[in-house]
Amino acid sequence: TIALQHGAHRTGNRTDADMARWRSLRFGQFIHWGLYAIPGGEWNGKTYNGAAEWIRSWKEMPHEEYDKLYRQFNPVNFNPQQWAAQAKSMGAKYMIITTKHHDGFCLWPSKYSKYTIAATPWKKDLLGPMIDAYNKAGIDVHLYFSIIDWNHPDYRASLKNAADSAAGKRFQLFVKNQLAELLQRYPTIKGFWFDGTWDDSWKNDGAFSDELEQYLQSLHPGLVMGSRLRADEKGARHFDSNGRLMGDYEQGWERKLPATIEDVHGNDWEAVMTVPENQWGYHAKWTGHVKTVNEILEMLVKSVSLNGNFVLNFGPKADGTFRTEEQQLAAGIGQWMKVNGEAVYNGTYAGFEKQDWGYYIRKAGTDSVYMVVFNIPVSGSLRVKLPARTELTGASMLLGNTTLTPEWIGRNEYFLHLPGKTTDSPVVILLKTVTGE
Ligand SMILES: C#C[C@@H]1N[C@@H](C)[C@@H](O)[C@H]1O
Repeated sequence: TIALQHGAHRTGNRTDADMARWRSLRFGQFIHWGLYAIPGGEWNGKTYNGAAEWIRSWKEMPHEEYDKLYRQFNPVNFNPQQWAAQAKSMGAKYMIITTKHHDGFCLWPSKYSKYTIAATPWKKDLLGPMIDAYNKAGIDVHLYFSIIDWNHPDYRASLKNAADSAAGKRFQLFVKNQLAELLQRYPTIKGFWFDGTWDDSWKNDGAFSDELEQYLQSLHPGLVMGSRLRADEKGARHFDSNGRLMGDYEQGWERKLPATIEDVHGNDWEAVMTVPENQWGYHAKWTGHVKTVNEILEMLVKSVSLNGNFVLNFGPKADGTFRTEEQQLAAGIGQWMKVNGEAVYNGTYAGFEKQDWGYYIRKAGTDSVYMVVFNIPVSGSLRVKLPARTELTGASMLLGNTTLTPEWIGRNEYFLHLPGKTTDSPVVILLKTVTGE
């Protein structure tokens, strides 16, 4: 192995209570909200086909025009209690809010920047009321923070000369101050979700990102921070130059999921997912495929079955309301979670051989294993193959608490016969197993 000062400082997952809590929650809500919701992917009658929150980088959008948008940001319909109630009914147990995206606009009245909510017609802090409302609804809050800051005069993508290096140092202090300010203002938050750490200026200063992570942990012990913050001293990101994960969980699963348990290498991990193919901030015209409730449920269940968390993104409008599609998704997901959420919360990899009909999930630390069925075979018979010395002693569908009588096939294999061969929602079956000595 390579001797590293600023690589991973831990092998294996964190075992403390704060990380166990994060792991148990399994289902989160991402919220991308900021000035980009005002144009909503459109400008001067033209449609920006990129991600709406990147519209400032579009050649048709003059930077000075974008940078004036704050003068009209006035979310008069913002109702954090409604936001939290929607998330609660959807079954989300944590929420990640963009405090500042790449454009540098701060949703809180930071004393280190003029480019904040304080300069808008709204004037008031948006983060505090949001965090309070979500916490009151029993939902943890994590803060998204972009290191890239297109608005800050000292931000440099790369450091080419002494002037750049001096600016870079000032910018690093600015980042450190803003993060300490967020922890001081919002002491109940549980973690940071860093983004925008791919530029050379950040990648080439692994020491700073390492020291920053330790500084934040010293201010707020137990903080959960993913692998995207860090670089090691050789510029390796997420995994250090010895292939060891930095940070508390693998944070690279953006709009994609691991295929098998081998893909996650035993690490904690989290996937973040958009509803359209690639829109995080509000875009007036969603084009292409928009994911359905059942597609999202399968991503959530697959993530949990592979020991990961799943976070679904919402992009509120500039006025503070959610678009109809997102409201309908939240309601549909919530309807299923109300009956079947016990298979998701505290869910872990069951250690059973994957079957075509769907996914196994083991409730952490118990013998309870759930089958979440997405593909009912034509035969209607679900094959359940158990590990050696494990016996199936019972099974019941959560919906209606219907008992299923396992048909023993031989060795550790059984069939479970579903009463019907069609359903428009995933079917969850709780297995009772006993593992012999
Ligand atoms: C690229 C990129 C960013 N990372 C996602 C989480 C969104 O914030 C997107 O703008």
